[in-house]
This record gives sequence, C-alpha cells and structure tokens, in this order.
Amino acid sequence: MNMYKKPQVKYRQFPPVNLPDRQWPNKVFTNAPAWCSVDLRDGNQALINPMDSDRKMQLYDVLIRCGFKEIEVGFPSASKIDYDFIRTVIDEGLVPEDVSLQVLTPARNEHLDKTFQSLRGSKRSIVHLYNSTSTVQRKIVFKKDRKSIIQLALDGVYRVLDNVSKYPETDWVLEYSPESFSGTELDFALDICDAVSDVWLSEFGSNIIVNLPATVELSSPNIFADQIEWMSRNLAFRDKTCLSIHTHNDRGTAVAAAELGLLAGADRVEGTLFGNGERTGNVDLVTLALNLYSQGISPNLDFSDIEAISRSVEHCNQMQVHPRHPYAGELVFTAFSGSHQDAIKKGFTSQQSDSLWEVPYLPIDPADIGRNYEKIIRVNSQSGKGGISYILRSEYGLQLPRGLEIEFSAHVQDIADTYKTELTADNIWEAFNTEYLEASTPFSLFGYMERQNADGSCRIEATLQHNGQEVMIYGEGNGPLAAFVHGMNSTFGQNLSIVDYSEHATDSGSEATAIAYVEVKQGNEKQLFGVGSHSNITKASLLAVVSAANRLSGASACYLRHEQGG
Ligand SMILES: CC(=O)SCCNC(=O)CCNC(=O)[C@H](O)C(C)(C)COP(=O)(O)OP(=O)(O)OC[C@H]1O[C@@H](n2cnc3c(N)ncnc32)[C@H](O)[C@@H]1OP(=O)(O)O
Ligand SMILES: CC(C)C(=O)C(=O)O
Ligand SMILES: [Mg+2]
Repeated sequence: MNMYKKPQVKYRQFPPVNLPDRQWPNKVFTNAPAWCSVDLRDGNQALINPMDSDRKMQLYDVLIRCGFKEIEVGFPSASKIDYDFIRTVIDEGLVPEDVSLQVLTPARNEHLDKTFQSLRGSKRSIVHLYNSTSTVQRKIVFKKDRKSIIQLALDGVYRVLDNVSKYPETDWVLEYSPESFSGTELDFALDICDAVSDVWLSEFGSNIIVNLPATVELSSPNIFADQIEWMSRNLAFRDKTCLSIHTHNDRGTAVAAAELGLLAGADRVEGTLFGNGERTGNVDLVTLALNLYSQGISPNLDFSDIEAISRSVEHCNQMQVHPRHPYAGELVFTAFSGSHQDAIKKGFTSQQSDSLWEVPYLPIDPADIGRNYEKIIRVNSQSGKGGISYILRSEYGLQLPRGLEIEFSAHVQDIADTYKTELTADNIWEAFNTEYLEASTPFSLFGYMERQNADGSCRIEATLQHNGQEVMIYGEGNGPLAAFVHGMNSTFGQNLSIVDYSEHATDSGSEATAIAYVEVKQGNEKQLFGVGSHSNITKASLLAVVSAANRLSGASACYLRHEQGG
C-alpha cells in the first residue's frame, strides 16, 4: 500500500469508553464552575517571548479584576521571573483575601522545595503537582512501568507533605494532575489519582483537587465527557475531591470538551483568557463563561469591558485576539450582509430594555460586555438598505423614508463596488451630504417670503441662484411647499410635482434641526428624492425641493439607478 496516498494508516481511532449508562447527555447547566486561570503559567510557557515581570503584573491585575479566585501564577522552580513575581505579589500584599495563588511543580524533590519557598508567607496556596501518565510517555519518555510511575507521584506527595509542615502559616491545597490524562488508560489514571489522594487525605484530611487534563486533545468531546464521568463515578475519595478539568484545543473543540466535561461531573475548569496556551491553546475561559451567560447563568466572572481586557491581554501575550474570536473579536458583533443588517435593525427596534434578548444574529447584547452598538453594522458591497439606514439613524439621527433608503443604498453600493472597500459611517454621511444636502447647481435658494391669502392659500416669493444668475420666483398653492413648486414650475418650466413628503427634527445640541424629505416627480417619468436641512422647517422643505430639482437636472448615480428601475 502506498503510504503517500493513504496517510491515515498512521493513525487509529481513539477507543470509546464503555459507559452505556452515561448520564451527562441528559444534564443541563445550573451554575458556574470554579474557575482557575492558568494564563501566567500554561499561557506564558507557550509564548514566543514569555512575559517579563511588568507584563505578568498587568495580566495578574486583569485576572483579579475579572474575578478569578484561583490563579496559577507560574512555575517558580523553573523560572526566576516566576519566582520573583510570586515573591513580589506576596511581599507587597497584592493577593486579595479571597484569592489563592497556584503554582505548578513536577514531582521532583528539588523542584518541590523551591516551589514551597516561593510561596512562603502566603495565606492560602495551591501546589499543583504533576507527572506524565500516558501510555506513550511511560513507554517513550520515562521507560517506567505503571508501578514506578505511581511511586514517582507518591514520592512527590511525601515531599509536599514534608514542606507543608515547614510552612504552617499557609492553608495548603494539593492539586494533582496525571499529566497527559487524555492519553492514559482510565484504570491507571484512577489508580494513580486514588493513590495520591489516599496519602494526602490520610495525612492532611482535606483540600485536594484532582485535575484531569486533555494535555493533548485526542478524541471528540463526547469521549472526553465519558472519561470524566467514569473518573467522577469511580474516584475512591470523590466526596472529598474537587474534580477539575484542563482542556487543550488540538482538535478545535476545547470549549465543547470542557462544557461536556462539566456536565459529566467536573467542578472546576482551568484555562486562559482567549485560549492562549500550548500549541492550539488552552480552553478559552472567556468563551466558556459567556456561553453560560448566554444561557441565563451568571458565570461569576466580570467581562463587562471585554475590549479593555482584550487590549491588555494582547499587550501581555504579544498576540492578537482573532477578529472572529467568540464574543471578543472585532467582527463578531458586526454584520456586513444586507439581510442580517435588516434583521438586526428590526431586532433593535423591537427590543424592550427589560425583556428577554431577541435580536436575530446576536446571541448576547453587545452592551453587556461593553461592546459598541455603533460598530455592529458595517457597510460594504454586500450590504443593503437596512444597515445603511441604521447607521444614518444611529449616528446622525436621520429617519429616511423607505423609498429614500432604497434609492440611497443603491448609490452606496455603487461606491462600495467602485472602491472595493468597507465604507465607514463618515463615508456614508459624506456620500449622503454630497448627493442630497450639498447639491447646489443649477439651483440654490437664497431666501423667501411667504404670505397667507385671505382664502387660506399661500403665496411665496423666493430668491434663487440659477446657473449663476439671481432669479425671483413667485408661486401660489395650498401651503408654502406647493407654492414654491408652483413658482419653480412657472419660472423654470420644471414640471415638478410632490409625490411624498416627510420631516422630523434631529437633536444637534441645543439647536434642533429639521430634516425634510420630498419625493418629487418630473413629468411622468423621472422620480427621485430631495433632502433639506435647516433650523426652520419651511426652509428645510423648500431646500428639499431644490435638492430634488438639482438632482433631476444632473445625472446623479441614484437618479440613473432609479431610471433603470434598480
Ligand atoms: C503539560 C505541561 O504543560 S507540563 C509543564 C511544562 N512546563 C515546562 O516545562 C516549563 C518549565 N520547564 C523547564 O524550565 C524545564 O523543563 C525544567 C526546569 C522543569 C526541567 O529542565 P531539565 O531538567 O533540563 O529537563 P527537561 O525538561 O529538558 O527534560 C526532561 C527530563 O526530566 C525527566 N523528568 C521529567 N519529569 C520527571 C520527574 N517527575 N522526575 C524525574 N525526572 C523527570 C525526563 O525524563 C527528562 O530526563 P532526561 O534528560 O534524562 O531525558
Ligand atoms: C500541567 C498540566 C495540568 C498541563 O498543563 C496539561 O496537562 O496540559
Ligand atoms: Mg496545559
């Protein structure tokens, strides 16, 4: 057989767990797990440039502000930066009363002694002891049988106990990880966890965390969940154990595995902000927590200013948060496509502030995590009228009539197609101004006087500039608008009639401005909109007619599109 053509022969399927009465598929989330951030250790050890002490301190502050109560702050026996950082936060009183520091150490005597020294004087600390247990590591790295690997772990626990007695001022917790658990036979993982727990609990009585890592994610999340449920059911000291999980993202399903692992019985999760960590990363605690939030369960973590958190984490890790990253990515509360924009706009309009969140395409309210409504809808050549009118409404207070939305969106689409780029709100506003508000040839309005006739009709005298010449017009009608159109028609032979008219006020500081929209027909063929804006509502409406007349006399992009029935 040709290996090149069938490379998959190098791999075999991950064996399923024999657990026919598995319970996790019927479970639902009811509360948040205990969280432990490992950003400063697992995240840090995976960086091209591990954090210096300033960056560590900045990230530590972020984690405290997010509300983490357990923070793995480093690997003090391996790194002087980590050791010194831990001493600084303890010596300078930077560990809040309700926060426990956690440190990682291999089950090796010299590492353990130094690890304890780094934590001296702390109030409550978690010593996280690990050794590799997987079939492959036992065979290839350690060349030891099961019994010797268990002994290696137990030697570590005895050394932990020696050190614990030297530092009685601290409330110690032992966390034990059978590192590479995901590749360890379940019966062996159980034996080693029970052996460690037995020694610790019989000497110390309480405070044990058993952490089951998918050090490398080797299977689909349902199999990981089976592994966790099997361990949870079989651990000898389950009632005295905090069962923790620590998933990595090699198959891209670390979040799913952690969610199913929690349903399968885990009490606690270790991970990092935005999923930094070895290779494809650790499980992303932001996603995990906000997924709970979107189900109506408080995660007990504060991500209400996700943008500030992202910027800090990017600075500390020297790594960008991906624009499509759940919840935090720049583009995830943005819609470019027309039908999405339309539905989001309608969702926002009908959303009541105190009712259940029901905005299509947005799983949570962006405002809950400090994201900006203005950034939700963005415009490119895929966009439709919904998004464009949302931007004009939310940023500039314009409420375009539906016909004008259609007319102007065609114009914006032409611009986006021509420039092949996203259009900002400013670009759209500028296009609107140029097209409707600033059009001044051939006509511009200087001034006008209106008078009421005895029969209630209106007479108007207006001064216009027409092709550089000052011209007076006179008109009569049942109101100023009709009188002005009459004057335009009789003086310039325009043949204009008003099809539709609407107006509204916009709030611009202390002065309200009126915006008037007219849909104007010329003869029986041409029909388009004009827009006028002025503090005086009558003048705004006359300006709107002038805007329409100017557009009718030129060959504006919108006008052409309208003509072609687009
Ligand atoms: C899944 C995880 O994230 S686990 C955490 C991993 N994190 C890190 O490794 C970051 C910090 N690590 C380090 O700075 C270094 O690896 C140190 C300081 C811990 C150890 O460095 P070194 O002593 O040079 O060993 P190194 O890590 O290169 O190699 C591992 C050696 O230790 C051995 N070893 C690993 N665990 C143990 C153990 N519990 N007891 C005894 N020997 C061990 C290995 O068999 C190997 O031995 P060999 O050199 O005879 O082949
Ligand atoms: C040290 C352990 C828990 C670890 O980081 C892993 O297995 O991924
Ligand atoms: Mg890890």
